[in-house]
Amino acid sequence: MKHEALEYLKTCDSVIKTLIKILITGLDIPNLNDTYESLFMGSKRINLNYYPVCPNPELSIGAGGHSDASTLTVLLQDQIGGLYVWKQDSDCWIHVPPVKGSLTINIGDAFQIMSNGRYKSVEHIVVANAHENRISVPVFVNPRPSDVIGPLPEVMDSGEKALYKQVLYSDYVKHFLRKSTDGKGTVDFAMI
Ligand SMILES: O=C(O)CCC(=O)C(=O)O
Ligand SMILES: [Fe+2]
Repeated sequence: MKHEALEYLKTCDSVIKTLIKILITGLDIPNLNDTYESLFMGSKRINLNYYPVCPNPELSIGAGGHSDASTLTVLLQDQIGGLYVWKQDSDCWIHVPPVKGSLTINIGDAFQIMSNGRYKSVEHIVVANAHENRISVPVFVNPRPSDVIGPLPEVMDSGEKALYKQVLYSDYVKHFLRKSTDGKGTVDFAMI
């Protein structure tokens, strides 16, 4: 299993790099140099989530409302479904239907902070299923624990006001793990 997980992580790398390259062009960063490659994707974690069948899903939560602490999350889900994302402008949860052969990409808190809020991490929940077990495999793409993250200089060049301060990523994660089912409140930790 360890071998498969590591192989999968390796396979994800080119997808992750392509996504980050595209996303940073929206931040006026023309290319992904080594420093930024390390900052955006210097560490990765793979989780194997198992949600057992639950006879009364309305009485339980698969995963409480949260955003991810990552820059990006690359999520592989099976065919069961149950992941919902919060759509801010219409104030409702939207189901992310499993599509065979596809990956779901979530923006995480670190990207929100580094982009000074231009990209927003997405709040999501997982609802248990009454009939079937569910499996999902997220890959969390993160800065390194020793990285200091904050709004990037290229973003601030436009003269906008910094919404977030510089924080040590490991401090952010520590705070995040203490409060991670608190909806999207975790990102406030880095707010000015
Ligand atoms: O199981 C899912 O679809 C999402 C899992 C998740 O949000 C997480 O592990 O952070
Ligand atoms: Fe998540």
